Amino acid sequence: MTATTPTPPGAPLPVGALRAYVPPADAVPGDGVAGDIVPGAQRPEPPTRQPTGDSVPPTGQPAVGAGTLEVLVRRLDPDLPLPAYAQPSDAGADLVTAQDVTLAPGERAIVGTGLSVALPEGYAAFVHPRSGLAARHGLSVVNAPGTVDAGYRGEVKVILINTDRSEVIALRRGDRVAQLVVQRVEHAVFREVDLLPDSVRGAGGFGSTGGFGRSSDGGPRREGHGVRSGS
Ligand SMILES: O=c1ccn([C@H]2C[C@H](O)[C@@H](COP(=O)(O)OP(=O)(O)OP(=O)(O)O)O2)c(=O)[nH]1
Repeated sequence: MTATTPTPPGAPLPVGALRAYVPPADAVPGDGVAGDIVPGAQRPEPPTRQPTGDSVPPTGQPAVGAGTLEVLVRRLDPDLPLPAYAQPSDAGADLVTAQDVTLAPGERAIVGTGLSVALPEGYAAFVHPRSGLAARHGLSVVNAPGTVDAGYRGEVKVILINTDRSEVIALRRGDRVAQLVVQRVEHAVFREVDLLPDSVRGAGGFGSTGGFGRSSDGGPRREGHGVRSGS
């Protein structure tokens, strides 16, 4: 499925093969792609806020010398960009909303991205929130991360939510609203057994190693053996 031998740029490559990326000599970082939220662009009157501050436009280029994975993409909307990496070593490629959407506090909406993809078998793509929009505006992804299966051929969609308690978020078609992380995934074969092997953690979880803050002796504050479940 994967090739480790570098393939020259432009040469045919089987789906799923890895290729070392070599940028063109005249590549200019930040050459501008639709979907940037332009600082200083006209904003709606408060309390409606339009996300701003995305000063680095995506270059769409992977890291120099890193192995890259070819993923087939169809643009369902020719005016919207392909997923693009804002920085060469980013894990997530930005996705834009295909439509204007206004989210009241607490409201959610499914937006299209104008893209469908064919991931190689053995891979999945995960729709993650963008931290800047989350921190500044409370914009998140309800099912973060959303899972795009290798066999899915429909439009990649993002289930957005405005977690802010008072501000409306107004997004415009082409705004970068989420990021897509493509990862190799294992397909498990679930084998039933009567006993599982021992481990240090055992059944401890849900806070068993402590919560936030420090105890009076400077160590992690312990809050008992995890969160109560059920009765
Ligand atoms: O954020 C997301 C999550 C999912 N999908 C698409 C791709 C994925 O392959 C398909 C199904 O997603 P999932 O398996 O999470 O949905 P489900 O609720 O389990 O539905 P299904 O019964 O169709 O599997 O929907 C997206 O476009 N964006």
